[in-house]
Amino acid sequence: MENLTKKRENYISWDEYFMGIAILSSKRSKDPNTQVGACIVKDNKIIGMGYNGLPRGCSDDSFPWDKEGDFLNTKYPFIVHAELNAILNSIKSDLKGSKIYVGLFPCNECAKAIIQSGIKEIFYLSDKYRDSDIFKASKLMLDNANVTYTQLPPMKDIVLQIDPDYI
Ligand SMILES: O=c1[nH]c(=O)n([C@H]2C[C@H](O)[C@@H](COP(=O)(O)O)O2)cc1CO
Ligand SMILES: [Zn+2]
Repeated sequence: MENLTKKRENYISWDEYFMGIAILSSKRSKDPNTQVGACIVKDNKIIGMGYNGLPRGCSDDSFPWDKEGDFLNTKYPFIVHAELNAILNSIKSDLKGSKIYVGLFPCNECAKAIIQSGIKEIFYLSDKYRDSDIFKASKLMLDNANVTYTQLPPMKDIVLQIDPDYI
């Protein structure tokens, strides 16, 4: 029988909590190939969230989602990356000393925005584009600017499922 007199022990860690929220945010993304979410945290409080998508007011149905073809016929010139959205949407203007949780290692443009906004720690899950020069440039800048980056384990057992008894 369940012991209701003692503290629960199988609660999720802060890292799992914030990364879980980043991944939940990524579920809003319309990108058919890669969905990225980001969550900015200061003093264990969430101060910004974002996912990869078109700029506000640009219709998800009017722009291309293709990966290949003429540049203007692909998604790449149009998408705002999750990290930049989280920075731009943050509720505090001062992000100095904060952390960012993000599903995918930040690209060079996001690394610039992270550094300039004062974020000091990055936690990420996937580094699937590590061999590309964009990510090598990103790491060069982050290392120089003393922004740390740490890969978190995949958190395979966290499933969002609402127990029918809960309602
Ligand atoms: O740092 C990032 N943050 C971010 O939100 N993205 C987004 C842009 C695209 O919508 C998608 C990458 O698409 P793809 O893997 O098909 O190239 O992820 C991509 C990166 C890394 O390039
Ligand atoms: Zn980026």
